[in-house]
Amino acid sequence: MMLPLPVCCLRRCFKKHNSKSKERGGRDSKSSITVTMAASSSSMLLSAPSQLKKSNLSSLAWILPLNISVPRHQRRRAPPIFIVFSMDAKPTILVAEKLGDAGIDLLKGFANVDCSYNLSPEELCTKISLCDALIVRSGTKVSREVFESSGGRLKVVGRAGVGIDNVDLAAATEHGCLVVNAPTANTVAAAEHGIALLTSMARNVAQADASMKAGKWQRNKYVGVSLVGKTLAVMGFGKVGTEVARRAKGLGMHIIAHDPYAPTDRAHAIGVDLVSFDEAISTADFISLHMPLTPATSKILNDENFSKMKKGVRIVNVARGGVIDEDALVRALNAGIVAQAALDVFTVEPPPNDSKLVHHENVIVTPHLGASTMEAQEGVAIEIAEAVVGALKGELAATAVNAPMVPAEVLEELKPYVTLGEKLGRLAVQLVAGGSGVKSVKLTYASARAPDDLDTRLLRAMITKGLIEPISSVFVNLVNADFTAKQRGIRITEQRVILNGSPENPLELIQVKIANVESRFASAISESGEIRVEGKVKDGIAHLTKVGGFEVDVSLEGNIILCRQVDQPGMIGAVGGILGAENVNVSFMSVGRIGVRKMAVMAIGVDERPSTEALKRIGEIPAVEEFVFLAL
Ligand SMILES: NC(=O)c1ccc[n+]([C@@H]2O[C@H](COP(=O)([O-])OP(=O)(O)OC[C@H]3O[C@@H](n4cnc5c(N)ncnc54)[C@H](O)[C@@H]3O)[C@@H](O)[C@H]2O)c1
Ligand SMILES: O=C(O)[C@H](O)COP(=O)(O)O
Repeated sequence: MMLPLPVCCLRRCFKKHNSKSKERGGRDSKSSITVTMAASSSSMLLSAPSQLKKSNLSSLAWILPLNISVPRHQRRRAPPIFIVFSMDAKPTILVAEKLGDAGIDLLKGFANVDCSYNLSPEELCTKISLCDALIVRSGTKVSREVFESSGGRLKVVGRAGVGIDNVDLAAATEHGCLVVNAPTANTVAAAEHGIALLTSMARNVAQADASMKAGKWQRNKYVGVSLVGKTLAVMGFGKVGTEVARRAKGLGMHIIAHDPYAPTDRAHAIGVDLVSFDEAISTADFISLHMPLTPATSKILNDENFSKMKKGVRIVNVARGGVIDEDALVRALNAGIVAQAALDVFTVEPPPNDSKLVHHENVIVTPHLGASTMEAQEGVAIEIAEAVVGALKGELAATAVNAPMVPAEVLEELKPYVTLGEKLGRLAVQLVAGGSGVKSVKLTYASARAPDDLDTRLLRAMITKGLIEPISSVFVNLVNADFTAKQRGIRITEQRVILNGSPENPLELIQVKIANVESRFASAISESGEIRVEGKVKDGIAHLTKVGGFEVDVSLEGNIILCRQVDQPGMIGAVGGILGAENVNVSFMSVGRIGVRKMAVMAIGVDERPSTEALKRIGEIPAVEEFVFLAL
């Protein structure tokens, strides 16, 4: 039997659970709630939480919002709604725009998939608090409000396509949300559409078709222009631009390109000259736009630039509507500067019904169809589903837009060093005495490899995560590490030390120094006055190899006790005895000393956290001058 219960009761229950989960240190549960609607009304009632298995309740982490989207026709009906919950630990992925079946199947193998299309911005903001990932195409604005409304749960936004101008990347980064796209699967489709628009514009295919369908036979009216021998300026020589250039060459056109960031040799390899912006637009018979929409490219074709073009130029746009000042284009068309335009994209999509551009007789239009082939959509769906699932599993995404992209083989090699970096950061910051603010951190990477061979962004991000997480409640990941450090006023500088020797390993050692702070373990302060820890990777395991001026060697697993004592017999036994009596397992012990029977630092790896009493007794051993317990 299902007992109806007002939403507020369940809310209370969820709230209670949530606070408990926080007490336990749970910051970010992947738990999810699947909601099945049996009927609906504006006064929603839910099945009694008492009926939910206790074991399942422990996975509840999110409060169900009251304003679940309910179809309008159902809202008007009187009967109360009953919602049946099923709970599991799967993440939830919201697919907000149509995605190919192969992608959906892939997602379903890993997560609960909610395909809800045409959501209003408010509905999206409501739903998002129940989702771990969101997949969109170009039709959904993923605004700052979406990230704010997610309450920190949204971990990945997948853009099933190339352009990410509909995603607020700054907000995503600030919220530690990874944005991935599918940058390759629709390249050919977009290039083919560009060529389709180019050829049909030149031969008036769309206008002639409409005229015939209107019962006319106007052979003289639709005389076109030839493409062979004409100059095509490809603006933006990236993936799509390159493919358009290749195809247009096959049509006998002369291709020039403008792209401030494209390598000249790549252009030369396919017989294309890279030229300046002004040269491109002033010498071209046809201009095809293939750059992203950015502040620098916004309205880049404007009155001033139209006035520099050859009279009778023809323009194709399959990039983004916003790169053209549309009012200026209408003026240029009316003035005869631009003879024709073929547009797949618009500043506002869909454009207003009375758009002068859409209705202009010299303009042909398609409703953002560049990526819309069966093949491209299947490819995009798989590409984005794999990227999103991978990201949810914690893998680094090769198509990350707001985080360092690291090729899989490099990542494999860097993995133990990434762990080393994070642990060193975690250790170093715990050595800082309370009250000293961390402001300046210096990272040193010593390697026998050439500087270009080592991408340190990943290492820096993970060291930053290690530095910040123990001293704050902020969730730090690869995405928001730099942002979070900056926000907290921590200046992180990096330096490379080139070592002689074999470049077989990417790194020999990593050093983390925190300047201008006091330490709760004075021996961690180096000769130059900073807290200093150093580590190496040995047989794939991260090791701490130096603390302050003392050489140690302890694997960075579990927890570590650092003791400074006068070097003398029996110290290992004394400390080991106290820990043994508490059933605390010692994984490693290492003593670094400045000289026989002089000062020594002992590093002890322990699997469990010793009791306060045991730590106190270690501190009371007469030869121990200071000690510190560090949780990794
Ligand atoms: N109509 C569609 O359905 C459709 C389909 C796919 C791609 N696109 C759009 O096409 C564009 C290109 O996609 P892509 O996959 O080739 O991207 P890409 O990143 O491979 O290429 C973009 C190129 O533009 C260049 N660029 C950047 N700023 C520039 C500037 N100021 N002037 C000239 N060039 C500049 C970049 O250096 C890069 O080489 C994007 O805007 C994308 O959103 C549209
Ligand atoms: O940037 C893109 O990938 C294209 O504009 C395709 O957008 P769409 O996925 O909305 O078709």
